[in-house]
Amino acid sequence: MPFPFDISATDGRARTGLLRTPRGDIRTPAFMPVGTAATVKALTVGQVEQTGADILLGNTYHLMLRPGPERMERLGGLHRFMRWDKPILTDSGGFQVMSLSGISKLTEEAVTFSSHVDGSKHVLTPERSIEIQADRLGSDIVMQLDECVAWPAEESRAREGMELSARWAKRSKAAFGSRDAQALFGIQQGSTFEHLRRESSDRLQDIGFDGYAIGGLAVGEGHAAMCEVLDYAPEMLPADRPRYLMGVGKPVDLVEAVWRGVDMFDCVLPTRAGRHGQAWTWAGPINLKNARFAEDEEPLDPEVPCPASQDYSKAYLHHLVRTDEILGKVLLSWHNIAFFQALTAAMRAAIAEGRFEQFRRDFHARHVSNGR
Ligand SMILES: CCOC(=O)Nc1nc2cc3nc(NC)[nH]c3cc2c(=O)[nH]1
Repeated sequence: MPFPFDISATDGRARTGLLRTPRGDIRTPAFMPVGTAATVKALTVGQVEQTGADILLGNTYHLMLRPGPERMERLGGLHRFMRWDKPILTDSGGFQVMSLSGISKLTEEAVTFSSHVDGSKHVLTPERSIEIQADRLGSDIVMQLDECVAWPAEESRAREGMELSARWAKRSKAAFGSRDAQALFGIQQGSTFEHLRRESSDRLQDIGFDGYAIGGLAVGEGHAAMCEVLDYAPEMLPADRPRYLMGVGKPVDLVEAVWRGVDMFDCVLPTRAGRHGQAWTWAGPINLKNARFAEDEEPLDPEVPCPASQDYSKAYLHHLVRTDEILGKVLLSWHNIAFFQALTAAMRAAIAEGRFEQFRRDFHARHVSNGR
């Protein structure tokens, strides 16, 4: 019995709803802060909860290397380990193996790789990835092991990756079995080829998943090319199940993807850029390192309900960034996650009230043009 996904309103292709899980409801459109190594970097789970986040993402690649799947299980699983009792989605590890571990080998059977930490050898099969995510980490939403083909890809290479991912989708579903308290998402591949994405979507639906992710994007193709794929890819997936665009993205990417029917997102940008002095505000992105903030006594963004956004002057944040103080990383990460949550909350309200087109126009006028 898949998690109930109650769509409460639609506006054009945009949807807003509730994905109901045993550990809590996820309001969609939803942004998932990334908690790579069992922590959303620089923030306590209390601060993350205060931003309004309903769900976090955990990375299987990092956690299987340290502290290791069996140790994590002995410690009660990921939720207990990091004291986050709301939903967690874990990735399958495949994408990070290819992007982080030096040596990796991809065969029909598995991905074999050397740890970027100590060089130790590891094997990830679709079955082992499911076991780690569902049984050792205990995540609520499990992702199939897939192959994310680099961009740009020749059609033949994109087809190979899409077909391997589809075969691994079948093996993942068989290994996952039928569970009521956890969900399994399939991943659509096919690079920028519409007919390959169509084939991928059809094969995933024949297998049947609780939700469907759109993979193979945000890999260097750029905003325009990503939007061209999103002009058709989300609607190839079942309308009554959540659609999750992986690794995305900047605020404007979220607005344009929700406009095209996407429900869930994850991205390291808010925390990573926050650690380097970048803040997103309703008036566009700013970098606090810039000298123009040295005596600016205004807060980051009075419209964002978060202490980091309201209680500190930009002059103070400029100082913290210039001196590379830890508190600067904390406050900017906290603000950015709160901004992404405020953005998804505003989109949910706009869709519910049938005014998302106006919201999108205002957002471009206020946030995008200034940022340019
Ligand atoms: C989050 C679940 O992801 C997976 O298990 N596989 C997967 N992950 C991706 C992560 C990505 N991040 C970006 N940009 C920052 N693009 C991504 C694509 C994939 C993907 O195709 N497949």
